[in-house]
Amino acid sequence: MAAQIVSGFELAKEKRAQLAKEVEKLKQAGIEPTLSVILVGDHPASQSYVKAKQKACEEIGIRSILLTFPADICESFLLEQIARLNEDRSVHGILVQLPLPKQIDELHVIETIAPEKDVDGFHPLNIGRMMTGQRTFLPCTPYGILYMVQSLQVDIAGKHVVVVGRSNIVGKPVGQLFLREHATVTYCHSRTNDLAAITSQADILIVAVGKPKLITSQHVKEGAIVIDVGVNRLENGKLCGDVDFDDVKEVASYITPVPKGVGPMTITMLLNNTIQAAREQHQ
Ligand SMILES: NC(=O)C1=CN([C@@H]2O[C@H](COP(=O)(O)OP(=O)(O)OC[C@H]3O[C@@H](n4cnc5c(N)ncnc54)[C@H](OP(=O)(O)O)[C@@H]3O)[C@@H](O)[C@H]2O)C=CC1
Ligand SMILES: Nc1nc(=O)c2c([nH]1)NC[C@@H]1CN(c3ccc(C(=O)N[C@@H](CCC(=O)O)C(=O)O)cc3)C=[N+]21
Repeated sequence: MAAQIVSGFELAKEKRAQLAKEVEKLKQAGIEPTLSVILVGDHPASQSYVKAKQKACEEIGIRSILLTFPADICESFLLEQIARLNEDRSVHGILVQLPLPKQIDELHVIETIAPEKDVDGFHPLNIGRMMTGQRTFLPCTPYGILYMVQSLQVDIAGKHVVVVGRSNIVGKPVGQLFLREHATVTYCHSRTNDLAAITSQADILIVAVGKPKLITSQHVKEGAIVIDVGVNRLENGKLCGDVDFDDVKEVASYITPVPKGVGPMTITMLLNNTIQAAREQHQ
């Protein structure tokens, strides 16, 4: 039986309708949730992600402010801009689009964002809070993935979750989020020996690598849930995930598509976190 397709696009639409109501309530209380996005350089993919984020904000009534800087700015200039936004009481969320040009240390930048405005959930304090189960901003992509899996009404506790990829923005935190939900978590990465032997043990397989069609039916257990985080632009201009969709859909029980899978949920959770930030800053 072919897998059911989990539409991040549809789930995102439902969740955003609910978030729009929350924005309305905040506005009635005199609070206009505001996100400030910083884009350094003119990388086309980053520009298009930032545009998508701004459009999503607009659609549900969040104010978004875009600050763009040339690729050759120095780190101290960027840190000053962030410090200014930290002080600005009309700004609730700050997002610095990654990756940054090589003269700028990403960790310095992330550590400069006030933790209460860190709607990406990348600040080490917020990561620590996530790992110790405290209230915080959950990183948007991992949070979106958890939301998608929870929408399937499956019991995560005790399931074997295999994460392929260990980046700070997706792989590492998504494993931690599923651990919090009592899954048994295994991480794989570029040094993993015999990837297929491990991924084929997964009840829930999460792939965040950035290599088109890395995962085939050979890597997947019959009936597994497969979450494809990869967004790869092919030479023909089409987007493609890290999972060979047509092949894997024949063995999986559920599978997320690319596009319209994890991507729209990432943006939705950014909206969610910005509203949370606005609410908490006015408590
Ligand atoms: N849909 C969404 O919302 C988002 C999508 N993305 C997409 O997800 C993908 C991953 O992004 P990101 O985590 O930032 O990427 P990174 O490049 O930071 O990390 C990639 C990870 O994959 C591992 N890896 C590389 N090659 C292999 C291999 N052959 N087998 C197993 N593991 C391998 C690397 O291992 P090692 O650590 O050993 O180098 C690394 O941990 C990209 O396509 C990106 O565009 C990213 C963010 C959000
Ligand atoms: N500080 C920071 N925060 C991020 O959250 C962040 C980042 N930097 N840097 C880059 C990655 C990537 N990322 C995506 C978000 C949405 C889609 C998305 O919506 N994709 C659409 C397709 C978009 C298209 O057509 O290009 C989809 O999958 O349907 C993809 C990727 C967030 N990231």
